[in-house]
Amino acid sequence: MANIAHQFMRELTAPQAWILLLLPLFLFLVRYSLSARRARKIRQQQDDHHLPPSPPALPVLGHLHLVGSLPHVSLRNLARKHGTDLMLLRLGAMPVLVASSPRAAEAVMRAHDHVFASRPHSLVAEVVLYGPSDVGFAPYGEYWRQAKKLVITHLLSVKKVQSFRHAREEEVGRVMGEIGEAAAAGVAVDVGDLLSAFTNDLACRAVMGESFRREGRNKQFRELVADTSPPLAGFNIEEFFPFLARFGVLSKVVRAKSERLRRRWDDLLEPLIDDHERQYDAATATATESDPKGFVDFIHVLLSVREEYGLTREQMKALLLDVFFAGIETSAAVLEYTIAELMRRPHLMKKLQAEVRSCVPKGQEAVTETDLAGMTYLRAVIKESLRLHNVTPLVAPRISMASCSIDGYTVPAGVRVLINSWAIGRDARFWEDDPEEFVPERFIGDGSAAHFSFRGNDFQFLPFGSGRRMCAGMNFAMAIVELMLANFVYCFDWELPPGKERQDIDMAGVFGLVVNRKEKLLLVPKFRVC
Ligand code: HEM
Repeated sequence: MANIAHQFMRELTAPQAWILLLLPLFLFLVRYSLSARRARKIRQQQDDHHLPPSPPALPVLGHLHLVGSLPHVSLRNLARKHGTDLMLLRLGAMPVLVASSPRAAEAVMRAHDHVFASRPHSLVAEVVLYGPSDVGFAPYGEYWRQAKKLVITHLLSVKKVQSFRHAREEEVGRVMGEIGEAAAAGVAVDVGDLLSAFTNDLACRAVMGESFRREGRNKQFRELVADTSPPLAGFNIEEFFPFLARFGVLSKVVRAKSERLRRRWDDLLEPLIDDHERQYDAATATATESDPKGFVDFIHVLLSVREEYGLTREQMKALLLDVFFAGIETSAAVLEYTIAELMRRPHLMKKLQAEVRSCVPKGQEAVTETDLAGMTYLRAVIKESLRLHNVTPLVAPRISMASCSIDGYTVPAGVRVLINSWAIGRDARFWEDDPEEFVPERFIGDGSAAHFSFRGNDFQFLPFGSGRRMCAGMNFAMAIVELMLANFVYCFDWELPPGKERQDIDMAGVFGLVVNRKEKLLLVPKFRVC
């Protein structure tokens, strides 16, 4: 490569070589002067239109250098430093509004929900999610409205989630069996791995009726989710500098990488849809009024409503992908954070075990969904975990579709909006009793947050977002998390591996579509003494 460059340079005349060497500098200066002009324009607009406050920025980069590897943490620190709950930043060329208080969140997600109900464009989502034609990334409009209605009605409503009870209990039972083998052998289990395999198997069962564990297909799904999530999470260079993407090279690289991912998804999904289509056609040919051949998995459901909703094959695939991206890592990460907190605080683990074990009839091997009804402390533990370790800390980005006014400031159209719900959940102005501590008691009895729900009406507590774009899978997720946590603490007692102390458990996370714990959680299961 170096030789080719050398030869190429030798073949140029001296002035040509100079022009070539100076070209990047020239492009940079042009870009710099345009950015400086834009920065002056923003300052001017700030004076004229009373834009939200903005900390000092660098040329070209704007505030990009202030965003670290954990954006929710750096944005919280920045808001604190400048004493403002509504900040207008410039990340490269992209204007970003950051809301860091319940009041600002309410303005975005309730008062002006209609203005902020769309998602910003992402090249990766455009390619991987066919348009995007899923629910999570689709721009606001009729397609999104119909797609969300379809997904909720046929997969995620309370009734549908209840009908999935048998699969949940069966999969939890299988995981307990696996843990039992480790307990018998006296070895540690990798809790994160176990949980993400479990939520992945459930997603596979919901989507295609089987986990395909034996064929190893569930592993392929997990690997593919793990490879696709980071680029889908945003904070990518082409989003900050759209002019670089327009020059071609960067956009080609991102597009090519995304197309490779989409092809891998196609290879997995296409044969599954084909199989289902064959079964569906055969079954509908023999269906009668008394035996309508009700189908239970999501691919069958999509096949049965494709004409009613006018769905293309690509749109069907995009809707299936939502279950994988939204449903696997989120619930597994919530469970892992919760278990890690309980291991750090043995008195809370004991209190939870006492509740769960007292609610299950004597001699019963596992917790069923019927037993969950009386477990108020279990629900408080999960809520506290969702507050302190919000696994979607910046909710999911929105974009302003028109100009509007918040708290007397003008928010122009086309501004990306981040709600720092992680920061809000840890802010001492809105939470009593040491908000950095894990205290489930705040959510029960006469605790300060006893009346808070996560259904999007309490803007201090937004683990599932709020408003029109609120999470569609909340019921699905909570059913999984509650049943798994209850069984985890019911069936076994847990110890740390030799040499590990509870104060050594590191709660640090890695940012992505979902924030996951960085450190592996290895725990040794012990059969409980009745
Ligand atoms: C504990 C687990 C989960 C958490 C913490 C969570 C959190 C979130 C959050 C914060 C949003 C963005 C909401 C907003 O913009 O206001 C969201 C959107 C969404 N979630 Fe979840 N989620 C979870 C599980 C699930 C599951 C299991 C599914 C489906 C199987 C799901 C499906 C969706 C969909 C489709 C959207 C997009 C909604 C839209 O844009 O209209 N989620 N979720």
